[in-house]
Amino acid sequence: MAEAGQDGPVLVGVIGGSGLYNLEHLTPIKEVNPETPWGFASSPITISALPSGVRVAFVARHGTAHNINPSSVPTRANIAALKSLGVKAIIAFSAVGSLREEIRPGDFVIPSQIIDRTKGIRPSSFFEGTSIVGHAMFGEPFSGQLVSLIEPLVKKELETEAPGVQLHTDKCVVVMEGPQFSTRAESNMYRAWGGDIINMSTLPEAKLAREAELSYALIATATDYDSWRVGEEPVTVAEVIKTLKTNADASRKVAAALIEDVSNALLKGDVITDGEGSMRYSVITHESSQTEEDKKKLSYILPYFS
Ligand SMILES: CSC[C@H]1O[C@H](OP(=O)(O)O)[C@H](O)[C@@H]1O
Ligand SMILES: Nc1ncnc2[nH]cnc12
Repeated sequence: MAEAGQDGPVLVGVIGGSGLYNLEHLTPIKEVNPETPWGFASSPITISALPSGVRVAFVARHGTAHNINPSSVPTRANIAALKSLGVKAIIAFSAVGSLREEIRPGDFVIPSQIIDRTKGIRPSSFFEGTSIVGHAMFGEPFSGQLVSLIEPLVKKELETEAPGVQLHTDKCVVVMEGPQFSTRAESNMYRAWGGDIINMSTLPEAKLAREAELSYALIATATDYDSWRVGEEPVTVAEVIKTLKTNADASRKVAAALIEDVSNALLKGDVITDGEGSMRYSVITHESSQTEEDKKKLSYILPYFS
């Protein structure tokens, strides 16, 4: 069995969101920037090592200078590039607005459901623009096995490193089109729909991770109360930035605490398997209608087209 050491595989990918532009406390080994059939990732990917030697791939979703707006993130390239490095599980971080009183700025949230308010605007499928039609299962948008593994680890790390910060689980994230924040009416509507937190970036990321058969979990950090609170000012970037640095510091600690266990679980091969194989029977297009060019493109992320 392979060792997750200096020369071992890089099984875990971390996507950093607003405020989390690097994993600077880990030892950088190299930077890579593969060109995928969907272009280049948001930023070169940094491969870093934990003290044990376990390695992790990191990409800054909005670029390291935060110069890519949420609607223009090259998500297909980010996911494809991570997959090309051998990554099997992605832990994504995101700064979110809270739609619930009990989810306070500074708190961590691991959601289990998504409401899509980005539909039709962002490229959201690897099959888009090809001769091949595929339908991924998305009823459970996050990897249940990965979520079950990380929840107790995140809780423990927060208890020791960030006392007072609460972890909320089994919540619903609303993913909206940006870059403007929501109106008060929209914010209240999302609450009525059952949304607990809101951001601009978990889609199409989670959909594309599923299509690429990668296990995907989101660790969200609340920065504000969005726009629904009566008598309070609606959210602004200044408000978000207030908690961003504290959240990013806590996120780095949490990431470091997870990577080793997730890597080892993936190495064992029987702990996180819900990503793999899920797309095997998802293609409905008759093989004779699939062009060689499109099959080659899709073989970058899925073995069934090789
Ligand atoms: C800077 S506030 C809005 C911005 O922050 C979140 O980014 P990310 O999910 O990458 O942490 C949100 O989704 C918006 O893109
Ligand atoms: N209120 C909010 N709406 C959308 N994305 C966010 N990211 C952080 N706060 C947010």
